[in-house]
Amino acid sequence: MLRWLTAGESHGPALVAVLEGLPADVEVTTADVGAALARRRLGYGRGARMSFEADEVTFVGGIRHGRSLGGPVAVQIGNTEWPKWQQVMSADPVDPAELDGLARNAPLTRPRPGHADLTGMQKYGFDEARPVLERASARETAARVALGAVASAFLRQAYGVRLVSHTVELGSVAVPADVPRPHPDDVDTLDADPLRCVHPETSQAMVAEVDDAHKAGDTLGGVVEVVVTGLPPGVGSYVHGDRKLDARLAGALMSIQAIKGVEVGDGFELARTRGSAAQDEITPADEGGVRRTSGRSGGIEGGMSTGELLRVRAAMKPISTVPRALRTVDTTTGEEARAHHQRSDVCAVPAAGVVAEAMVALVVAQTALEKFGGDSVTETSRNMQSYLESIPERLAVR
Ligand SMILES: Cc1cc2nc3c(=O)[nH]c(=O)nc-3n(C[C@H](O)[C@H](O)[C@H](O)COP(=O)(O)O)c2cc1C
Ligand SMILES: C=C(O[C@@H]1CC(C(=O)O)=C[C@@H](OP(=O)(O)O)[C@H]1O)C(=O)O
Repeated sequence: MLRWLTAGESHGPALVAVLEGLPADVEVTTADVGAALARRRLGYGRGARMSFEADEVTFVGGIRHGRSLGGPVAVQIGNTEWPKWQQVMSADPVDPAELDGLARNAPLTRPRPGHADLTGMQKYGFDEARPVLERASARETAARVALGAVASAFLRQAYGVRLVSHTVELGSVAVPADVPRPHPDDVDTLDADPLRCVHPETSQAMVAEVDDAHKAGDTLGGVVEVVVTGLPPGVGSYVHGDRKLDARLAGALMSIQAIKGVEVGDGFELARTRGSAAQDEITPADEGGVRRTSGRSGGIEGGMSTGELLRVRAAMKPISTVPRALRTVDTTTGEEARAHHQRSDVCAVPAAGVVAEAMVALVVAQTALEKFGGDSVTETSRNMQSYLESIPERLAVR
């Protein structure tokens, strides 16, 4: 089973991530992971930290000469800000004299609404929010993206499966429904757009929306979509909830910081549609086999991939740390106060798209490996081919 885990704090020395269960012979390099991490830093509206911090990638296990070995893949992403935080975030006890008067070490006793701060303090028994926010921070998504890059390389090489994400809504601005969605081949064009939006006119309106929110001392959320091509039918299962591909995708997307809603295919819109217009009818394909007449289901029926384009969306709430600071309570006095604010992104929706793409890659790789098995890229690829060949010609998806 493909499993993953991350560790590390936002201002600690490094993040680490482990991917266990990856077959051997996946071609992947430090540069591939670095490129994925660079994509996560993109996007109009991100805060200052994106410009002064770099992601330093090192594989510390599981890869040799650019190929996976079959053992756990471990990757480390150094925080270049670490020298400034060495005392405050030291793993070993620090002489109190070294911390004395350090502004960075001032107790955070004005918990920020919309963050884990207050409930984290209650739950873990902390008297300030630093120990909470260090782990709750979306800095952790760098570790997910690193593993997602490995999972994407595996999916492409083993099964010919490819992914791309894009921004479909930002604040009140949305890509019109009739604009064709991007293909994974379009990734460079998308990444070059300030909002990772497929439609230049909409992108311009999104830039204006970010500028507007920035001027008003406010923040924005939005909606991202992940598109997956080439996934064969039958990945996932209808037999039990925890084997359903859509359930796994929803859980993985919802686990991203600030994601508040997930849609598969036309999602919530389907609930407003009559049944006769909400399904994807099945017709014989001219070249033999079958075809669906539309893609409303997002390529998943009964918890399984249908072999059509897979499509999921995730809604991100506006950035919680609002520059025009929100009301809170000072936890030392119980008195009304304004929430702690150092700096923040106006909007991180384009970055959230890259994180969503990584989570979808991990879940699809995990679920596909359950179906096809195998300890090497060649073996799992052969297993998939043999399964596809076993599907009768008249039932093959065209
Ligand atoms: C890529 C990304 C960047 C983020 N950047 C910030 C930020 O700069 N400031 C902030 O307050 N929240 C930021 N967030 C959101 C917080 O991490 C999130 O709102 C917080 O963890 C609470 O969300 P939750 O209730 O969904 O867990 C970011 C989220 C993502 C996915
Ligand atoms: C560091 C990253 O994002 C951070 C996510 C984040 C949050 O609260 O989630 C808050 C900000 O960090 P800080 O509080 O140090 O300014 C972002 O910069 C990153 O994405 O690499």
